[in-house]
Amino acid sequence: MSLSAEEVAKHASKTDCWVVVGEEVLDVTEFMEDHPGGSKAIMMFAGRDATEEFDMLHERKVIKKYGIDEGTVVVKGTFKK
Ligand code: HEM
Repeated sequence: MSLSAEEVAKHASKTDCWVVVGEEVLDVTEFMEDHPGGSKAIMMFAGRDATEEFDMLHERKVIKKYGIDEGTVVVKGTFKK
């Protein structure tokens, strides 16, 4: 599914949190408490495109390894720029 910035912005709370990294819209609600950088770092980008900041701090492959494979990060769709 293709998701707009407007749709992503509706998910900006601790109990319903989506972020954009690259082409993907990610539901990180469950992951937040496991995040090594803390939940606050993620909440600053809740409902927004976090790509630039994400890429300064991580390799993209951590999303699969620590999130998707653990079932705590869920890909919701593709970001419509
Ligand atoms: C989308 C899923 C995410 C995953 C799976 C993830 C994973 C990780 C991991 C594994 C680390 C430890 C450092 C490393 O191994 O690279 C980390 C640190 C960190 N992450 Fe994330 N992260 C995610 C999203 C985000 C977002 C959206 C932000 C906000 C820009 C963020 C900000 C940070 C910060 C500030 C640190 C701490 C860096 C440090 O203290 O050196 N992360 N994250």
